[in-house]
Amino acid sequence: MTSVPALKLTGIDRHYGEGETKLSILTKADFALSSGEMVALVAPSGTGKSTLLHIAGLLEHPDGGEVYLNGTACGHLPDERRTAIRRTDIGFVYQFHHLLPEFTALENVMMPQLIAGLTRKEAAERAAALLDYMRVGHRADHRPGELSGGEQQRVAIARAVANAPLLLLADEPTGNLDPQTAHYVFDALEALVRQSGLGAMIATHNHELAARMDRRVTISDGKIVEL
Ligand SMILES: Nc1ncnc2c1ncn2[C@@H]1O[C@H](COP(=O)(O)OP(=O)(O)OP(=O)(O)O)[C@@H](O)[C@H]1O
Repeated sequence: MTSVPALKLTGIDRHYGEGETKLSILTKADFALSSGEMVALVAPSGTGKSTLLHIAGLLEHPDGGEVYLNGTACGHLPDERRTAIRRTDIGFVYQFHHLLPEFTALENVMMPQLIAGLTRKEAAERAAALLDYMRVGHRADHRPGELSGGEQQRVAIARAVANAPLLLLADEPTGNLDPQTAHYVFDALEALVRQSGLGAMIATHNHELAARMDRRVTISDGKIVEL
């Protein structure tokens, strides 16, 4: 029996502008990501990595093609359904953490769970466990401004997986960190992905980190191709 991919993209088209100014980013692009798999997205600046992650994460509509999450076609679902799927099934990590500055690390990780309907007690317990797992539990009561860059990113990763998503999408998650801290943060990220079995697509310019993932893909002539 073949398992359903966590993420499947078929025939994705995406362009900006029209006529002479038309810029084609993705052209009939296909891609599949299994649960438990980590794929590095390595492509030069401006080739469409963020665009691809936004489409996969249901933040942006493609001009053509379909996005399947765990076998469900998401392209034509109403916006509120897409938002609900994004909240529960997809975790995002960005280059800059986007943590809420007025809340503690623990509260930041609780937030998506409270929005998803968990009680404060349930959310606090899971948030504490995730922060421990990311080796930043001792900083749970501190606000983002009191944490180092590496600690902030580890909190952001804990927040991204707070609702146990099936897909983790990361855009340069270590791009703002020095090489040693980048490896340390990536160690924790990798352990989390392996332990939880979610599928992860991680855009990175860091070739050492890309080499640690299961596969490496790039964007070439609008297609997603294996490296
Ligand atoms: N809303 C938009 N309107 C017009 N062009 C856009 C828009 N968004 C992105 N682009 C263009 O599409 C191309 C791909 O952008 P994208 O941000 O996906 O690239 P990227 O590979 O993530 O780049 P980087 O590594 O620098 O973040 C770029 O040339 C960008 O200028």
